[in-house]
Amino acid sequence: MSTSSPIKDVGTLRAVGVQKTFGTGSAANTIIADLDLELTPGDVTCLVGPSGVGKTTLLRLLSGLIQPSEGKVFLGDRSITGPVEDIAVVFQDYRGSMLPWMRVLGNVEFPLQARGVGKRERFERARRCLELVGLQDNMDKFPWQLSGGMQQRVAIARALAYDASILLMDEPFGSLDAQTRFELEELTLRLRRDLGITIIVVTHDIDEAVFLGDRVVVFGGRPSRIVDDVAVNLGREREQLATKARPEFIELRTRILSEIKNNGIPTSSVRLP
Ligand SMILES: Nc1ncnc2c1ncn2[C@@H]1O[C@H](COP(=O)(O)OP(=O)(O)OP(=O)(O)O)[C@@H](O)[C@H]1O
Repeated sequence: MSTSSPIKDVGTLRAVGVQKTFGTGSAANTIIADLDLELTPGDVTCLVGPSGVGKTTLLRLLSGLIQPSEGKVFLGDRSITGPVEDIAVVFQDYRGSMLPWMRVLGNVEFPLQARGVGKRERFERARRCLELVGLQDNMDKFPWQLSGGMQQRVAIARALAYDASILLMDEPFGSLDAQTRFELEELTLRLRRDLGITIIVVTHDIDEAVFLGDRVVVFGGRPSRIVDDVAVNLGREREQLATKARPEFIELRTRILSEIKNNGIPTSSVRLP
């Protein structure tokens, strides 16, 4: 049996009474209201809900990229008022996040350089992170020489190079084919196990949410609220075919789908597997 790393706990990431309104006056649009959410360190938490419900907005709030209109986001006792080193973000659009004129190694090193990390440490950290995502033999390639899945691995390596304790992923595998998505889902679980990091994944795909999550939080409505909060008791070691064939997996998947239906969210706007 494989052993897990100790959890890298820098405090619990929490949204407390969070509201987010875009625009002002008659153009004001409240996307999220009165949101309380606590993310257990070391867990993978998946956020699901229909398109436009505010999942990306919530992820940006949790990462400090944008600020709540009301309420606060905390990491432990610290109030998050901007991006922090403990939190890294991976987006769906890996192509847009690569610097095409830089090799893979340079792409992973770049943010470290911007932070003033010395040359030798930069190289060591980037190499280690590329190894973690299985790209140690592709360091000298340019991003455009890699497949979509490999480019997303580079994006994950770059996020890991920050040595963050919390990884926020926004639809990270949404534009990849099924086989590559499965591989990267398994990689995500391995990273959690080997690094002890906390992972939050926004996804449309309910199978992906149940496969990855220790917990699945379902959002719905406008302004959005939590319509269900599901503990996924499938153990930590998961395997695509065997785990998805388990009766507990199928029960959870059905529960989440029916919660979405019961709360008046059109399932047509949720991408089904
Ligand atoms: N900067 C912004 N200014 C104005 N409105 C915004 C802004 N960012 C997001 N919105 C609006 O907030 C709502 C929620 O968007 P968001 O992208 O968070 O939803 P989502 O659940 O992630 O959707 P999807 O699943 O399609 O990615 C949308 O109506 C969007 O137009």
